[in-house]
Amino acid sequence: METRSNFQELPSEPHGIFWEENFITAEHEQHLISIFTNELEWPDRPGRVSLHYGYSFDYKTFGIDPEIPYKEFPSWLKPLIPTTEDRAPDQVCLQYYPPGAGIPPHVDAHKPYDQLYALSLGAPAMMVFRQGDRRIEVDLSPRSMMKMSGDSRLHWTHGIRKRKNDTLPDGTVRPRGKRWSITYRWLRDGECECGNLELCDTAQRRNGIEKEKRSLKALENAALKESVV
Ligand SMILES: O=C(O)CCC(=O)C(=O)O
Ligand SMILES: [Fe+2]
Repeated sequence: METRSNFQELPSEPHGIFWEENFITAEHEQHLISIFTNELEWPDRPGRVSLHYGYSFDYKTFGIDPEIPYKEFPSWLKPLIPTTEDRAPDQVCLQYYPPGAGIPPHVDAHKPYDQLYALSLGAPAMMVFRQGDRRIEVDLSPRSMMKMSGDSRLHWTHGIRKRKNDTLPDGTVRPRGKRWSITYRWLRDGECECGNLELCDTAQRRNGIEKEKRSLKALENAALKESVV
């Protein structure tokens, strides 16, 4: 696979956001938008809608849906696959955000996936990264490719507010328009070891198991005492 990398880490927190401006040309973007609007069949419902390629995302388990067969990448998608990882992504999701739509603050599940990339197309939107009371806004400019890794991926949530306008740092009020994003996910090798009990599904599961073990131990001890008495 040919590699090309113009990714630069953003100087601000959260750490681990790598950015490539103009991942594709404006003409290429227009061509894609015309495919998205004229050739693809979208779920018929208001708000944000998604189409999946490769393995499908399971919104119940936040992992790969074992029931849905692997879907080959369509020809328009192939040139948009990041070449900076050692293999192609396992799961790709195309999302359409009608003007004003958003995505609630979340952290993409740690258990199934490792790094995450997102290509923005169409109108810009502000993404908000949160950690505790801290909020950092990152402007998702069209044609930019973002890689979320490290802290930004594991220890901060991200989301896009559901609203008709974004207010830029200089006070400009920018109306939201139609936006598409393509997110790319790679299955994780082994387990996530970040240990973040608030945001990591693996750490939470382990903690649950430990708690269960602890209560089993307590029961065993109680039983032992009873049998001694
Ligand atoms: O639309 C985007 O740029 C990001 C979407 C997102 O956070 C997700 O699909 O997990
Ligand atoms: Fe996400």
